[in-house]
Amino acid sequence: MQDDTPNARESLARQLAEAVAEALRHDLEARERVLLVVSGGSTPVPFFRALAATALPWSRIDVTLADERWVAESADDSNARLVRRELLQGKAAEARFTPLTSAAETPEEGVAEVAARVEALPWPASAVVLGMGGDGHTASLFPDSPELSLALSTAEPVVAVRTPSQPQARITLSADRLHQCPRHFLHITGEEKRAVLGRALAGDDTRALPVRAFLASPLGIYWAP
Ligand SMILES: O=C1O[C@H](COP(=O)(O)O)[C@@H](O)[C@H](O)[C@H]1O
Repeated sequence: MQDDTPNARESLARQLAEAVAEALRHDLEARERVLLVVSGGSTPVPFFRALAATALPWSRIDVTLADERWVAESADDSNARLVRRELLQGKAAEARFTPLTSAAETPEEGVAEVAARVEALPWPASAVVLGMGGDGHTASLFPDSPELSLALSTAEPVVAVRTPSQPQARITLSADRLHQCPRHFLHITGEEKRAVLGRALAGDDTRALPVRAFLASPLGIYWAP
C-alpha cells in the first residue's frame, strides 16, 4: 500500500504557508513592518520552504522564534540555524531575523539583552506558529520546568528555562508575549501528537500540558498524519 504521509505533510505545509502569508499581507496593508513568530524543531521544515517560496514584501517582515536552545548558532539543534537555512532563503532572505540568544554564557545572563531586542520588534505579531512536543510542551513551556509558572504568568517577554527532561538550557517567549497576536497556528504531524492534542482539548490543567495555554486563543490547528 502506498504511504501518503509525505504528500499529506507537504500539502499541510503549503496550506499553512498560505494562511500565514494571508495574515502578513492583511497586516501589511495597515502597518509598515509586521512580525512573524515561528517555532523550531523538525516539523516546520516543509512549512518554512513553502513560505520562503511565497511572494511577500519580505524586507518589511520581522521574523523571530517562539523559543531557542541556548546553543551557538552553528549547533545542529539551533532553531536560528534552522530558520536561516530553511526560511530565510531567496527573496525571504530580505526579512529581518531576530535570534533569541546572545554571547552570554547562560540564558540567565543573556535574558535582559534578548528581552530588549524582543521588545523592539513590531508587536503585536501578525502570526505565531507554534509546534508541540509529545509531552504537550509548546515553545519552551515544558511541563517539568521549574520556570513554567513564571513563563505562564510574567509580563516579561522572555524567560530563561532549565528543564530536567531537556539536555540544554533554553529561552522562551513568555505565554503573555505569545498571546500578543490575534492569530495562532498549531503545526503538528503524526498520530502521537494528535493523541496529545486530544488529551489537551479534553482537560484544563495547563501545567500538565502547557499547549493548553493557547487552545482558547483563536487557534488554527494544522495536523497531518
Ligand atoms: O523543542 C522543540 O520542540 C517543539 C516541537 O518540535 P518537533 O521537532 O517535534 O517538531 C518545537 O515547537 C519547539 O520550538 C522546539 O524548540
